[in-house]
Amino acid sequence: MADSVRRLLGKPGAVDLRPYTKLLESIEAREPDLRELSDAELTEKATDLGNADLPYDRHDLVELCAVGREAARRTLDERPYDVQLLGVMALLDGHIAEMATGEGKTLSGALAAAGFALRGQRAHVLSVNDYLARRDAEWMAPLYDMLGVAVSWIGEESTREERRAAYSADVTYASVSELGFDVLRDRMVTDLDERVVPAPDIAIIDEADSVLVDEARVPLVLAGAAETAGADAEMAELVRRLTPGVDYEIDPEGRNVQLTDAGIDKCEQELGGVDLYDEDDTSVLPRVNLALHAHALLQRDVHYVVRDGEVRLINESRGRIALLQRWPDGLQAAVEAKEKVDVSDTGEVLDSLTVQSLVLRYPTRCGMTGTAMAVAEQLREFYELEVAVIPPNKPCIREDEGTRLYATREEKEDALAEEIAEVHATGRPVLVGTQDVAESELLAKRLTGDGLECVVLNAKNDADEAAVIAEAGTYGAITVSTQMAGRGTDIRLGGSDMADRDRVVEQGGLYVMGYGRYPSSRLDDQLRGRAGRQGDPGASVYFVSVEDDLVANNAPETRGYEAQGDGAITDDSWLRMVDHAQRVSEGKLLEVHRNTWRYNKLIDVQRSVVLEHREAVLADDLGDRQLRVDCPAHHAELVEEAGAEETARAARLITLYHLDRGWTDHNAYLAELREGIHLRFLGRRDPLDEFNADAVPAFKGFLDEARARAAETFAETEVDENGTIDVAEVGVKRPTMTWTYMVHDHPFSSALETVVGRFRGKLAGAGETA
Ligand SMILES: Nc1ncnc2c1ncn2[C@@H]1O[C@H](COP(=O)(O)OP(=O)(O)OP(=O)(O)O)[C@@H](O)[C@H]1O
Repeated sequence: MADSVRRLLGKPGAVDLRPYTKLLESIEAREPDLRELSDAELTEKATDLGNADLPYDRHDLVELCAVGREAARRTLDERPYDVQLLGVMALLDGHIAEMATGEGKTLSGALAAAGFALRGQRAHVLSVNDYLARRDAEWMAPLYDMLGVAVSWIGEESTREERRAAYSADVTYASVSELGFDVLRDRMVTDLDERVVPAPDIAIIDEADSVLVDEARVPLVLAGAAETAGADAEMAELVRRLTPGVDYEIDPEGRNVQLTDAGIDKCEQELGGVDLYDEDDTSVLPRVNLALHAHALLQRDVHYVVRDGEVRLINESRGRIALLQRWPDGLQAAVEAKEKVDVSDTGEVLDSLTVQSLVLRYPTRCGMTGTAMAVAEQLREFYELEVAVIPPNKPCIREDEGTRLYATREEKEDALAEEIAEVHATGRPVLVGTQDVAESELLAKRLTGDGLECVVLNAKNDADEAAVIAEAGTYGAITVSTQMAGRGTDIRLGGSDMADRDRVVEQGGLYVMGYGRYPSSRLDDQLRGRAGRQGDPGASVYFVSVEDDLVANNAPETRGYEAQGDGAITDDSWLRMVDHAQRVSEGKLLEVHRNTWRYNKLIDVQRSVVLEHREAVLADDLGDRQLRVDCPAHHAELVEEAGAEETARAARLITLYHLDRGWTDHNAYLAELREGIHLRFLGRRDPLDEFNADAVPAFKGFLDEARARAAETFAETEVDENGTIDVAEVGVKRPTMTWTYMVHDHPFSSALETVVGRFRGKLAGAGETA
């Protein structure tokens, strides 16, 4: 057994790898025999493994890994390392395999997917973007082919037909969002044959922590016919004239903004003497608040960029443009008004699905990532997943230096720029990770000003991004990138062709510098992990200042340090404070996740009631049977005139229409309820209890109501001269499923909390005068 395997067997809290490591010798022992086989014989060996059900017993697991290894060697010219096979076995057992950057997760994932597929389970490999889905499917295709497993992929451009074909393969690669949108569209079909996504079996999630934790809260939305909400230019102008600190105050975390009394007076005056808190006209205050949020809390080039006349959001966890995302409701339009760009179309939300619910549909889920242990608790709590820590193939020799702390941002930047210049002078490649796009642009400008040429990575498309990041290990390269840009791409020392590898190795390999620590240690580790792949030399260091948001917002104390002449703070207790601040920030993120989860849980329960009913209408003619009971005479008449089949078709369409219509309306109600629920803080009641207290009765009778409406509509139907029943005549028009987008996580606790603060003030005032 390799030393590296022995080293990490007993990581506390992680899956015990011993049952897997015990098999490694047997797997290796199969190799000489398998090498003798022809390609066709090897395929046959793989196919033979399909003669039993999951899970694999020890004998078959050995065979699968041995055959998979030999097939990978022949087709990809890569013989899977022992540790990669440990990853395969962990995945087959439904775990998250933690494997460091560059350890070859793609291959482990593919062998596991093939293992599931050979046993008749359809595997969906979920990537973070379309580019990776296609790249990985095409890259692994020869391997799948030799194992007798059909593989396919889906991208944004794929047509419905292509999607259906792709999903019918044994293994399908897709981005989380494309899969989610397909599931949403499938929920609206009126005929079983229109569906594209088969029943879920296995989800293998790449970059699992990013998808399951960072993106879990993001709802994917399917919206109908477009309607344009007007731009609120008036309010955008109004808030532009307000003075921060005088007319409004921002809370220390930058998540909330509140008008002061002076601000209220100013707004009321400028709006021609309105009363913002007029109980008879509550329409103005939310408009002011939305505009104020957009103005004061959302910063251009930090939260969004303006490109080609459009506001494009920046995905915080990936630090790149999130093409498909938008803010909830009016906030998007408010930012567009602020930036004076055209207000984009929105549409009626037909249904939505969080990434978390999407993944939980799969009876078996597993995945791989470089950083899972730090969120092991969340993976267990939300997904019932355990983490298997797979040791690296070659020990990691990257040198991770301690954090360098400075008093001010300026001093931090000076120190970083100086370090970059010094390191660059030796030819050693440098990769700098920034917190946001604005930071990376500012830093790049500064470096260029200092005569240092650098490549800035942000806002490009995934493929370009991958190509650029692949060169970050080139001799003399300086690459400035936001956190996740180019994730999933290998950084080889000496450039993608490794031409200059020796020279770069001599200088110590890739040097990763963080321009500030991230809101979670996991994100720090991801950036560090870009250096030191497969036993390469490398180093990492983080530059932090007391003024950084992470420290300023989360540290208990930010004064009283002793700084040296260049602003450096070397006192240990201050350095520990940075770790502390990061832990506080992690705790807050977890709380947000938990909260969203609780809200969504109830919505999911209600949704599943509707979906189950819908299924019975689609597959089992439930609508027809109900309408036969509810409108017996009319039903009989229609059968007489148009035939039973046509009547059943009309009954199905009408029933589905009212179910879907009802769900869309209920969804809108829940969204509104959830926003408004924060007002209940007034009564110091738990908002979640309040939400449930309203949402549960609101759903009561949902199915009966839909059924009653269907009966009303059905009663009006007529048979036309062609002998068909035109349901459009009675108002049954399917919404166009025009829009798909992801709602960006609400950047603030609630837009309405601002209102709450004000109401509280008013009530207190009222109490005093009473
Ligand atoms: N067994 C192997 N033998 C030789 N090369 C391998 C082997 N497995 C993987 N590789 C190579 O290692 C590189 C990294 O593989 P891969 O991109 O799958 O890593 P990863 O773990 O997904 O990294 P990242 O975290 O950056 O996504 C690729 O160039 C791949 O071809």
